Amino acid sequence: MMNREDHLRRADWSAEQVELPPHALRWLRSETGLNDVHTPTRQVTASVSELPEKARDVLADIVGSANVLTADGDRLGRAGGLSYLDLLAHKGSGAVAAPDAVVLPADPDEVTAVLAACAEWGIGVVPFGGGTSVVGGVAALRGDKQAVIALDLVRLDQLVSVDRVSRLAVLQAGVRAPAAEQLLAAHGFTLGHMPQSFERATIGGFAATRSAGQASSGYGRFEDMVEAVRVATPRGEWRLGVAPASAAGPDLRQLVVGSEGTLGVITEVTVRIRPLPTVRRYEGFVLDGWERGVEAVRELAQHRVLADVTRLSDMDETTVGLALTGGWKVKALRAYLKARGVSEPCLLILGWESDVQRRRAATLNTLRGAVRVGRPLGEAWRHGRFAGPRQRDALMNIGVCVETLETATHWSKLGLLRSAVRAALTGALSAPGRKPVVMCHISHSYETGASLYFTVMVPRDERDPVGQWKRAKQAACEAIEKLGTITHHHAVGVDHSPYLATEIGELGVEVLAAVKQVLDPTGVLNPGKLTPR
Ligand SMILES: Cc1cc2nc3c(=O)[nH]c(=O)nc-3n(C[C@H](O)[C@H](O)[C@H](O)COP(=O)(O)OP(=O)(O)OC[C@H]3O[C@@H](n4cnc5c(N)ncnc54)[C@H](O)[C@@H]3O)c2cc1C
Repeated sequence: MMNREDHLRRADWSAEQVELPPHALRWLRSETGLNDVHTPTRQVTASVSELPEKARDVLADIVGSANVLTADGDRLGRAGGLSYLDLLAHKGSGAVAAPDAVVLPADPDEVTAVLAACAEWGIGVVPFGGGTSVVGGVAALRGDKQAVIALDLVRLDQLVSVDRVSRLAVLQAGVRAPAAEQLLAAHGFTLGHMPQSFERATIGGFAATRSAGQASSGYGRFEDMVEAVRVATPRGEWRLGVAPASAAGPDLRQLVVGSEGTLGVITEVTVRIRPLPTVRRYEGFVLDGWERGVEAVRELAQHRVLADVTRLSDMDETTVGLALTGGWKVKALRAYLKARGVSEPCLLILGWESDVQRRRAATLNTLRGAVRVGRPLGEAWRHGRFAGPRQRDALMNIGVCVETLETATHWSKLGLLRSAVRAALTGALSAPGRKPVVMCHISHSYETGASLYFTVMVPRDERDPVGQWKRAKQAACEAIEKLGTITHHHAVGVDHSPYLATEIGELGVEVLAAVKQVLDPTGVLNPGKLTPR
């Protein structure tokens, strides 16, 4: 479990240092050309706070002076998110933009009052949940404002109410996912939202970014869990959502969900909750080749028998996973798969959390061509499912450029999209002595298509670590732009904003700008995010 101090970690995910086992290091060296060069870390400093003294006093009157922080450590602790480039910047490579102050409101009314004050003073406001954005969503950009504050919602940490009959719970925006699960478990419920950022991300952040958890096939994406929202805007409070379904015009809740702090600050979310699972079952299967794997998952999706967790790794991701695990069990598994005639193993993890017996039978009746490799693999995945960010810390510490990106498209274009992104990333990152490893998996499937999630590892270019990843990311975005969505769940932030107009059209960008003009007429909310202007 992460603690309060971890909330401020910006150069890594966790204080807990994980080291790669020797066999994993050997594998990385031989496959990628990694040698023992490390990017030196240097002390990062915050620029001088530009928050006018009088504005500081006004904010202190609202939240109390102890809750307006201007010390360098507090500001650096909310300077940007947790993408590879953010982590690099906090290690000393790249620029860190710190907010001019951190403001910690205690409740929704204080949030509304802070926004009104910031609108009056022309001060930018970056809503800050867990700060796990990987797309620049919490970058402290000033835009045309003289100063910008990080509005950290950490004190909005209450479970407000539970309606057992309707299976609804009202959670404040700053509740972190593990706390939400604990609070709900005390009432016998779960939210079931388990993104890989689970340990640090918040309810408000999930809603603001249309997050997708690893069990999205069973519990839905976060927007499917949102029944109602309470939103603070510079124009006052806005509440949306009075019934499970409504024909009262377009669903304005969905305008707020995914608005990334540009239209208002979500202070409370009424979420749909489910009974806590009493039985869980996770299992591993192997398909021979990516195309067969995709076909199998598509059939599960179209027959509506997906497991709650349905995650298909391509051969590269499967190979890397086995290589990094090592040991005799992996050797035995490889031998077993060879004996079963599998030449291109693609690991499929299936996990059921409700009505397990019946639903598992339905899934397995439809699953074709899969070799069963047992519960230990499935359970190992479940127990290690939040380990990724710690492994990223370990990899970065030994000089690896390691980052992820994601997209989604229709089944008929999925193969093309995967090939295009792989080619773009491989082309941009290959260099003498540096061979990239590009892995991919499907973890969110729908009747009409699926998401693709890419992980890249390559020895860091010590002379230009920032440019190395920026060029690769741009190449991948350009490949994606023609074939799928620019983001399936990481959101737009700053990084994807140049590609938004291609996806929603110039008219779509204008619609968003018009809505913003109504809700945030002075443009103080999250400057520079979501829309390209
Ligand atoms: C290692 C790692 C793994 C990840 N895995 C996943 C994953 O599996 N699935 C997934 O969906 N995402 C994932 N992400 C991305 C990220 O965790 C999500 O975007 C998450 O929803 C952000 O929540 P947060 O509380 O950290 O929000 P923040 O990072 O604090 O904010 C994200 C955006 O929402 C805005 N915002 C935050 N709170 C509010 C609020 N109350 N009201 C209005 N706006 C607000 C911010 O201004 C910002 O634009 C991952 C990130 C990391 C670093």
